[in-house]
Amino acid sequence: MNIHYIGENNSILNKFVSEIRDVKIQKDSLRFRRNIERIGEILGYELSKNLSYSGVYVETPLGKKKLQLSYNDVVLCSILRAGLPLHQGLLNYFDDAENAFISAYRHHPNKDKEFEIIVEYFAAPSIENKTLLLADPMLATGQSLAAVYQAIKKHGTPKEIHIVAVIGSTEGVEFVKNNFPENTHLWIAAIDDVLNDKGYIVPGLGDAGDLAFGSKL
Ligand SMILES: O=P(O)(O)OC[C@H]1O[C@H](OP(=O)(O)OP(=O)(O)O)[C@H](O)[C@@H]1O
Ligand SMILES: O=c1cc[nH]c(=O)[nH]1
Ligand SMILES: [Mg+2]
Repeated sequence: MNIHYIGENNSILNKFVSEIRDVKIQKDSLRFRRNIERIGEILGYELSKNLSYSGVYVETPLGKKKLQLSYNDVVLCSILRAGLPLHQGLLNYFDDAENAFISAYRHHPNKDKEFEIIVEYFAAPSIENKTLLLADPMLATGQSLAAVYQAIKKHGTPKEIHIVAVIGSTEGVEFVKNNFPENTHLWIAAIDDVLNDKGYIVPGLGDAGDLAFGSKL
C-alpha cells in the first residue's frame, strides 16, 4: 500500500485537523462537519495528482487550448455515517463521480470491549475496472475498512483503490495495509500512535459520527 501522509508537511490542512481535535471547537457540529469537508477537498486535490491524464483541447471564445485532464471513471464510496461530510468534500472536487454508500457499525455481542463489524446497507453503481475512492474519516482498528472491502469486492474489481481518511492509528494503518491489495493508496491527514482498549484513537478526536451528527442510542 502507498501511504500518503499529507499532514506530515506544513500546510493549512493542519489548521482544520487541529479544529476537529480541539474540545473547545469540535462541539460546534456545523464547523466540525465543514472542517471534515475541507479536509476532504484537500485530500481529494492531493490524490487527483495520482490519477491518469491526457491532453484535451478546450475551446474558449478566443481560441483553443490543450489541457491535461484526468479521464478516470471515479466511484466515490463513503462509510456511513461519519463518512458523509468527507464524501461531500471529495464530491465538491470530483463532481462528476458516481456515488456509493455502505454502512458499517461495531456490534458488541457480549457487551464487553470485543466487537465485530456489521456491514448491511450497500448502494453502488458498478465498480468494475473503475477508480474507487473509499472515504471514512476515522481509521482506528482498520476493521471497518477491511469489512467494507470484503463486501464491496463481491460486486466487482476496481482498477485502483484510494482510501481517504482524516485520522488513523499506526496499528490501523498497518491492518489496512495487510487487508487491501498492494496497489491501494491511502491519503491521510494525521496518524496517531495509540489505540486504546475500546478501539479509539488517542489523542484522536473522540467519536466522529457523534460530533458530526449527534449521539445515537
Ligand atoms: O477502524 P475501526 O476500528 O473500524 O473504526 C473506525 C470506524 O468508526 C467510526 O464509525 P462508527 O462505528 O463510530 O459509526 P458512525 O459513523 O455511525 O458513528 C468511523 O467512521 C469508522 O467507520
Ligand atoms: O477514535 C475513534 C474510533 C472509532 N470511531 C471514531 O469516531 N473515533
Ligand atoms: Mg462507521
